[in-house]
Amino acid sequence: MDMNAVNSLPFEDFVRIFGNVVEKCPMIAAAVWSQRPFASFLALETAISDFIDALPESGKEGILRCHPDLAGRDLQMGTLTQESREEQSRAGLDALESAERTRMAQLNEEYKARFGFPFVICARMNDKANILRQLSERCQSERAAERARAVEEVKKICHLRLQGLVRTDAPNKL
Ligand SMILES: NC(=O)N[C@H]1NC(=O)NC1=O
Repeated sequence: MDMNAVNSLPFEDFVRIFGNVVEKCPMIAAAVWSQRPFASFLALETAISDFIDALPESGKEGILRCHPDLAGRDLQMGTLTQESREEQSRAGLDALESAERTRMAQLNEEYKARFGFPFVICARMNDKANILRQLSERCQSERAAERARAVEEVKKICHLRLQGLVRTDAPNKL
């Protein structure tokens, strides 16, 4: 769909289509809908990004907590969102060796115990070795810096999900 089509979407359709560009946070799509018409793909992405940035730290942590663990229970149980399933499998997280799975689970728990929110990284921009390395490194971060880092990863995930939904090449009639 191009930006003209995006800008013509009624509220319900907009939230249905864009409700998971930030994992399990349809309220963000609901909030930015009123800012239509968006002049460009970038304007839509910026509206979402600005909304996230304006949240109090507790709201940002809430967004992080909506993310499933990487290679975690939801992947094993088949209860991931479609977007997350595709991202995790593209990074090879659905085909971990048993030792890798154990290590990932241990580090995910260590990270959550330290920060109180799950480790978030844009899986499509990383492979499993890179993800494990960064998970291990980021377990040592300081809390505020880590929260900011994780929110940047949410925005990368959002960017790629938006690109999957909206054509970025077509001019728009605004
Ligand atoms: N925990 C976490 O990073 N989850 C996510 N990352 C990603 O690329 N898709 C997700 O669901």
